[in-house]
Amino acid sequence: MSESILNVQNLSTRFFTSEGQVNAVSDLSLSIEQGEVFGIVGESGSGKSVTALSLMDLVESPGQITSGSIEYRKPSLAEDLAADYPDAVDGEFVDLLDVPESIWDSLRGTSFSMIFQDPESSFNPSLTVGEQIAEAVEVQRRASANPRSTRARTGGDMYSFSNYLVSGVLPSKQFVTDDSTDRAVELLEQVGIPDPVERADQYPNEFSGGMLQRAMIAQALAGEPDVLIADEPTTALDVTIQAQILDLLSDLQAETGMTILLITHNLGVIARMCDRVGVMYAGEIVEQGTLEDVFDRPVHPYTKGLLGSVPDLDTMGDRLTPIPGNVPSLLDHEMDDRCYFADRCPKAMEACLEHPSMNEANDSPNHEARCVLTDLTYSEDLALPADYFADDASPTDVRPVAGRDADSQAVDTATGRSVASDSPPSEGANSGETNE
Ligand SMILES: Nc1ncnc2c1ncn2[C@@H]1O[C@H](COP(=O)(O)OP(=O)(O)OP(=O)(O)O)[C@@H](O)[C@H]1O
Ligand code: NI
Repeated sequence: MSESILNVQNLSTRFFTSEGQVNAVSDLSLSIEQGEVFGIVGESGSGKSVTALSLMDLVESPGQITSGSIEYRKPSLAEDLAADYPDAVDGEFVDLLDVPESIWDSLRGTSFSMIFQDPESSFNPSLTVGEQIAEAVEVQRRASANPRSTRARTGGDMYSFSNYLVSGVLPSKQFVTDDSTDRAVELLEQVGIPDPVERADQYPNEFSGGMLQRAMIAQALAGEPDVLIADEPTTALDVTIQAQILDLLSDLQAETGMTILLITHNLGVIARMCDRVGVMYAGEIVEQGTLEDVFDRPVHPYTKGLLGSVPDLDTMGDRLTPIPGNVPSLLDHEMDDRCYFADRCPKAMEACLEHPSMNEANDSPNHEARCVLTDLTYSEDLALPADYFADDASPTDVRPVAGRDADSQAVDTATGRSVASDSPPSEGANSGETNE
């Protein structure tokens, strides 16, 4: 088993809205191994994107990471920061929540990159695609050419304060050189764009959706990131193009050895791409393990529900099976301190009225579920009465929280169908998703 590159512990991200505190991500722990594809799956509004944005330090006001640690393994970074930030460094790991934000932000693009469902948001319409990729290349080059003292000798690190300044403040275009333009063309070629020289001179609106998606991937690769976070990277594309983009990601991973965190609604995408998977519900990971652990031997009734009645990797459809009931409100004052899934769970028992911890599942060391069924066998005697939750704010009362109208469309309150389609849920409220 290889080493982990990212250890997230007890991460919580909240939005402080006029309607109250939204617990978008709660007590989330996961560990991603170097070179693997880790998938996150879950219904709309379960906190997948906010998790991704949290890892990139892209959560915007009124959102805030309120607790936890994000430990990133980068020996040279750890060595360089050990003297100034001893509390943040643990061996080869650096807790990104324990170093100045400027340092964390300088890792964006170089250590961590992100691609989105909607490539338009990553490109400025008034600059050519080539210029924008060249700019990303240049930002990375300048950063690595201005390392902090000790880095000059060991070379190759790009997290200096100057990088922060370059990426945050300086206008585009100014830094594009012949070299970086050549590299941009190489990157376009690497992501399978035909006629890359001509394409580099075109504007984003001259690209098809699939081609722009490739260009966004090229842009994300410009800084040679260790970790690529892909949030629904193929959801907006038609099936053939989806498959091509997934193949591209696999090929690039094989070439570069990068680690991928892949967020998707699509179970087929998870099954095809991921080594391990985490299932999110109501801001928490409720089950995680290897693909086989989670898909072939699920323990949490939510996971089973999503997979449908035939949890079989080979015959499974691409879509999440709709589960009766609605995703819960994540407003703190509307959340009871119980299992958040209990009101929709076919196996809800009295024990579920207490919030479950994450427990080992199936005696398999890396398979965990946040469910009493890890230790308890379901029995009718222990079951909650069928109408137990009937008096709660009925599911149809669940309103989307501020700024997320998309979620109201994502759940059909009349049928209680949760989002299972490939219709792109708009991420407009997360304006942090636009790259600078
Ligand atoms: N800017 C914001 N202000 C307030 N609440 C927000 C904001 N952004 C996200 N949220 C809330 O955080 C929760 C998690 O949202 P998130 O976008 O992470 O869900 P998701 O799992 O990515 O869903 P989808 O599959 O629809 O993309 C939701 O309840 C959402 O309403
Ligand atoms: Ni999302």
